[in-house]
Amino acid sequence: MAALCPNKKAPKPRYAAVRTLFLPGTQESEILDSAALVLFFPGPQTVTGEDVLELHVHGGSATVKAVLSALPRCIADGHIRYAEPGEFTKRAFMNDRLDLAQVEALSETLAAETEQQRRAAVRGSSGSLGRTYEDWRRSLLQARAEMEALIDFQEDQHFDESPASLISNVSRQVSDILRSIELHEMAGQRTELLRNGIQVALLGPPNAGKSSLMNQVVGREASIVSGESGTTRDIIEANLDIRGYLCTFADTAGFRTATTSGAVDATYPEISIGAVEEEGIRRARTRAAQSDVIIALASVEERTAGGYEIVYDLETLKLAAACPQRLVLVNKTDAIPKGDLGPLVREFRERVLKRVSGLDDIAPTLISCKEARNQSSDQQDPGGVRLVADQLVLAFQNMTSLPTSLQDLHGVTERQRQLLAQCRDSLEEYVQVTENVDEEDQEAARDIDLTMAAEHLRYAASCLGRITGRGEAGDVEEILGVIFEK
Ligand SMILES: Nc1nc2c(ncn2[C@@H]2O[C@H](COP(=O)(O)OP(=O)(O)OP(=O)(O)O)[C@@H](O)[C@H]2O)c(=O)[nH]1
Repeated sequence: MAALCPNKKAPKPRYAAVRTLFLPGTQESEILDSAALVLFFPGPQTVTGEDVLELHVHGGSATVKAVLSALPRCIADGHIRYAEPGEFTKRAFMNDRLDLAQVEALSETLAAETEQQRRAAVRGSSGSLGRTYEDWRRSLLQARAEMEALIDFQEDQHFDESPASLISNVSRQVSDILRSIELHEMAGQRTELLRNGIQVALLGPPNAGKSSLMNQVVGREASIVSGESGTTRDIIEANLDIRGYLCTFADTAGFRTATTSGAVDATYPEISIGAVEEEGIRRARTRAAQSDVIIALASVEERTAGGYEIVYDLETLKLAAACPQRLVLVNKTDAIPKGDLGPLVREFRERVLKRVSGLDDIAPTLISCKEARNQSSDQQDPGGVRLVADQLVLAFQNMTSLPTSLQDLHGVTERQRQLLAQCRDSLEEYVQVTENVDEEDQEAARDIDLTMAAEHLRYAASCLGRITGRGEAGDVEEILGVIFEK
């Protein structure tokens, strides 16, 4: 600082001061910026734990470049360099200002594309997850140390805790941690849906209006987050942001087992389909099986012989029934006189939906992609597309929400979840080794393989250490590589 503004006193820590910056070594003859704002933050109470000097200079790139190139002249050996990507965060971690769970939360915050992803990421930044894992780790290490002491001094008369009581105390702690880990893993799975996107499959017979619905949802209720990608000729995917939820919408090939509401018991006509179409349907089935939400679409069609029918596909309805979150929609409600729609939909419920186990009490949502397309956007809910979005958001909330008391668990990342699973495995093995011991049962306690039990505790603690980065030295280097390379 003294080199840049030689005849001025250093700014008061944490206060902004206006200073003229000079090119060092020019006896104040060459001005770099005539009114820069300078702020000095002395360590260790800074973001990195080290001293930080902030220079706020005027915004032209020439000024910025001049100041940056003047910096090497400020120190004797002239050695100065730009920070590596993520280096400030890494230093914050090294200086104990952040734990690894917070570092990961920061990386999730930077990567967040939707509101729900941002909220989940912010939850992880409080440091409470890291503190919880560190508490668990310490108590497991303590338990392990006591167990090892027991191995070494078991024969010592002065050892004041009996093996049975030590083992049952530790087992109680282990059961508490196991119960909490289950909650954390569940929360991690839910948060993964927010991060990676909820998979939504649109299924139905050909021509039901699947592509039209997808276009309407994108046009009215969602924005495309990243470009549409055709994964195959038959499944078109788009990553959508629907009210803050990232979801991947998959428009699939139409299933050819279409029938009508009047013919639920009919055997399907043998339809010859080409190999490409067959492959499309096979992929649509696979996609349905992997989806978190299924939308089964049917449509109102005019009969050639006169009158109207609802064309649906039984297989897609059954696939929807098997999925915990599903919507059944009837499209093209504009195609039928208003008075005829009610009876037709009632017949569809009675003769079709009530016979598909899982859909028996479902009322289909009536939509018209045509009305949604044609009507002006100031109408309340043209064609019912907003209602579909409402129902989807409700399904998304069901799949991802956590009770208020567990909100911080939204910060559990996939890496942490995997380590928690490993920790759980070890603790379960500990439980197996020690399961027959209760406080009074000295006999059973003597038969326990204490070395094995202690080893399971050590491994469980090391998994937790890998989460916070406070584990064994070799581990930490490896973890830092994984996290900071992002
Ligand atoms: N009257 C009416 N026609 C519609 C509606 N929605 C879609 N259509 C028409 O139905 C036809 C099929 O629509 P698509 O959206 O291509 O149907 P799809 O289910 O994607 O068809 P496939 O890709 O063959 O499986 C098109 O001619 C649409 O214009 C609607 O709400 N009302």
